[in-house]
Amino acid sequence: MTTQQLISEIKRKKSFLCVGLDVDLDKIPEFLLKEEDPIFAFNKAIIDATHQYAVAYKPNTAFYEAYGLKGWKSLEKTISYLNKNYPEIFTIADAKRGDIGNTSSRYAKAFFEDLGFDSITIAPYMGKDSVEPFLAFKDNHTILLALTSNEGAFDFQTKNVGQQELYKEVLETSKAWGNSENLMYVVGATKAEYLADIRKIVPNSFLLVPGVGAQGGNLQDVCKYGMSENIGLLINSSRGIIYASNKNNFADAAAEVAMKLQIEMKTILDGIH
Ligand SMILES: O=c1ccn([C@@H]2O[C@H](COP(=O)(O)O)[C@@H](O)[C@H]2O)c(=O)[nH]1
Repeated sequence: MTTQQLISEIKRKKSFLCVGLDVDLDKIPEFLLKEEDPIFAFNKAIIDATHQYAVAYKPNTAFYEAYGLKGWKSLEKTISYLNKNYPEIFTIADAKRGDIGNTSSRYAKAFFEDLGFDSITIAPYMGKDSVEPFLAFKDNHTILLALTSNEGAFDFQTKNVGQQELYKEVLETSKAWGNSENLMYVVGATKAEYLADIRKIVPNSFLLVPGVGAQGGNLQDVCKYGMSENIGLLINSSRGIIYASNKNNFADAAAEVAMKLQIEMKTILDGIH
C-alpha cells in the first residue's frame, strides 16, 4: 500500500486508528480455547468487529513467537485473512528487527514477501546497512524506532550524542536513507511533548504512535503536537481495545472502544479540514 492510499483511507474512514493484535491465551475468553486455532479465532472476531473504525492492524510478533510453530501459523492466517478480506487495511509487523545486511535481507523477505505485511518495525541501532534491505522493498514501509513509549527510552534515546539527543540523531541521519513514502518512525504516545521537536526534523513522515490506552498516552496531545499536513499519524492501541472484555461479548466490547477512539479522531480531523 502506498502512503497516498493510506492517507486516502484515513480521510475516507475519518480514522487513523491502528488496532494492536497482541494475543495472549491467558487473556482471551475461555470459550475460544476450544477452537482449533484460538489465536486466529480471536483475531478474526476482533478484526471483523473493528475494521470499520481502523485503518491499520499491528500484530506484535512476540505474542505469536511465544507459541512456537502454532503461533507463527496463527500469525500467517491472521495476515492472510486481513489481506484477503480487507485489502485496504495497512498491516504492520511489530517485529523490531535489524541485523547485518544479509541477515536483514532475510527478515525483509520473510515479512514482506512470504507473510505479506505492508510494513515492519525496525531497531535502527545497527545503522544504515541494517536498514537498507528493508527499504529495498519499494512497495513496503520501514518503521524505525525513534523515541519509544517505555520508561527505558530515557536510558539511551534521550541522551545527548554530540550536539543532540540520540533519537534526534536517528531521525536526522535516517531521513536521508529513505523518504516519507517508505520510511516511518515509532514515537510513543507517552512522549507527546517531544512530538513538536520531532516534526521539525521529519515534517512529512508518518509516525506510528503506540501507547494510547493501557500505557496512558493521550490522543489529544499526540494530535496537537504530532499531526502533519497529511495527518501523518497512526495511533495504536492494543490491550485497551482487544481486552475490553473477556466474556462472550469481547468483540462487541472491542468495537465499542475502537468506535469511541474513531469518533474522537473524526472530531479532530473535522476540526482541521
Ligand atoms: O515504543 C513502543 C514501541 C512498540 N510498542 C508496542 O505497541 C503495543 C502497545 O500495546 P498496548 O497494549 O496498547 O500498550 C505493544 O505491541 C508494544 O510492544 C510500544 O508499546 N511502544
